[in-house]
Amino acid sequence: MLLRLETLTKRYRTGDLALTEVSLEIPAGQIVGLIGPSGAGKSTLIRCVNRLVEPTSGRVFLGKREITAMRGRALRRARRCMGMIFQEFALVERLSVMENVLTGRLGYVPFWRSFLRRFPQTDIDAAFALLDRVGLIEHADKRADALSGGQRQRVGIARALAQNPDLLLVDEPTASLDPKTSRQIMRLLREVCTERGLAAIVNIHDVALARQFVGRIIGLKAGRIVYDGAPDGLTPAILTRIYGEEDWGGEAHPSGPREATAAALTRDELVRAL
Ligand SMILES: Nc1ncnc2c1ncn2[C@@H]1O[C@H](COP(=O)(O)OP(=O)(O)OP(=O)(O)O)[C@@H](O)[C@H]1O
Repeated sequence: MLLRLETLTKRYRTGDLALTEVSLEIPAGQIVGLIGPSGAGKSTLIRCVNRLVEPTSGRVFLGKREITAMRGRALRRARRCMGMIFQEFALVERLSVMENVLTGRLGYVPFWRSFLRRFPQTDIDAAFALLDRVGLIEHADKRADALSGGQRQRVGIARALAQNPDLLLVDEPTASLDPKTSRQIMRLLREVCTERGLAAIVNIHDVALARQFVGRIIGLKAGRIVYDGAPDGLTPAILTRIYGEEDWGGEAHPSGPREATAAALTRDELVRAL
């Protein structure tokens, strides 16, 4: 098993219980879509895996290594094996596309080299190959802020792959993209995972998109897993269990900005869209 979560619980200092005893296993090469209403705990779960968020209790294993038992250098080394891709791309705007991809290698190069941004030739060659793979080779020297949203997300994907990860942690990769670009990005993610045998957890608001591109769906509600199975098993009854009868904004963020994409659809509209 590539990734194993054992009774993972997260309570924030504010008292919010974001995850309650979540256990799951993901084999190498599997792409999992994580769905659920706003505040269900999707981002928290993804961030507990690489300990950007510190779990309150429970354990995380990557292969045989226990991530939750690591500190310092061992943790940094383990994090290299987990590439993150973010909703807002999180690129360094003033750097070139190529330099952004190379930042994926920072966990590997000595500090002085990263400070001077001097990377080994093998890293540079690999970064060119990745830019070619994601269709951006002719944009290598452009500044990141000169690209479109879809192109920026491709840089985000290339950067994560530059780490040579075993697992991708993907947080709402298409939240700020139009439907066609969203499909292209999901297709690219699926292709690169297949080519490299990578597993991925993709936190995704758009259930129809998830069904189209992932092999397994985990539904979270109020910090607990309420569905884990094939996309085809997401019946209207199960969607109601995940999202509730009301519109699927959820009570957790009554007016939070993050629910904008989700709250626009009611459950009935969602069921019709599938
Ligand atoms: N840094 C934090 N401090 C305190 N509470 C937090 C923090 N981050 C998240 N929470 C709370 O934890 C719960 C789960 O939030 P999380 O962001 O993981 O959900 P989500 O499913 O990713 O939601 P969304 O789809 O809106 O991003 C919510 O009640 C949220 O308010």
